[in-house]
Amino acid sequence: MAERLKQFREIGKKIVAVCRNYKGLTAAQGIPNPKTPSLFAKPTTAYITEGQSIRIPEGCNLLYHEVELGVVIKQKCSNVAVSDVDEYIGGFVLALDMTAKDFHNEAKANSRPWFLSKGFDTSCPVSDFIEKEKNPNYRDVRLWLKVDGAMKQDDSTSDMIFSVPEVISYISKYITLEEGDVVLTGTPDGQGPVTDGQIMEAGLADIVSMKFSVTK
Ligand SMILES: CC(=O)CC(=O)C(=O)O
Ligand SMILES: [Mg+2]
Repeated sequence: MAERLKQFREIGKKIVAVCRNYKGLTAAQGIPNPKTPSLFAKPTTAYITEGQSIRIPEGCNLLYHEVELGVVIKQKCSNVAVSDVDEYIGGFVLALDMTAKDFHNEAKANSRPWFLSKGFDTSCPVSDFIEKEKNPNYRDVRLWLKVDGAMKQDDSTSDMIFSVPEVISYISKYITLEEGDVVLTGTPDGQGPVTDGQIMEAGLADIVSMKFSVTK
């Protein structure tokens, strides 16, 4: 099973993402915590892996980094109870939810969908598949991201508003999750800009780290 899930980028059909899921982030932004998880999707064509670069999309002048814990779904499921979610977690990835923030701001200001701002090619850099057993404390694991060596995001998944099981249970009430799908669980406070030529390094405790460069 884990062998097949290592191919999550090929076998998974979708990336479902949660936004504003960290207490530190909502506090910093001065907004109330959401009552239910806020969801959006990214296409799987957004995936890249180490060795490939994040390309700033044409017309974007404000690209933001967001480091996130991704959960790889083990098997098809819907209407999963919070207490049963563990059975459907196949493993994890460390991910960046790259965001064309100016596209995003403009779409929001005009009440238009913001798919492009989150879904452009290269907007989802990911680590290799992380075996479930290698991340047993996923409810309280450190996530960090540096830009050109300076720490920008550094928090624990324990700061999530909705825990991983709560997020997956909620999504599965409305959207069938399938083998290899990835759930991005939101970014901690500290998201911010990156520009052409900068290098980001991100890590999940001492489990995995990865580096990505940004290019025009
Ligand atoms: C709208 C956002 O960029 C928020 C987001 O994706 C998050 O992780 O929070
Ligand atoms: Mg995000």
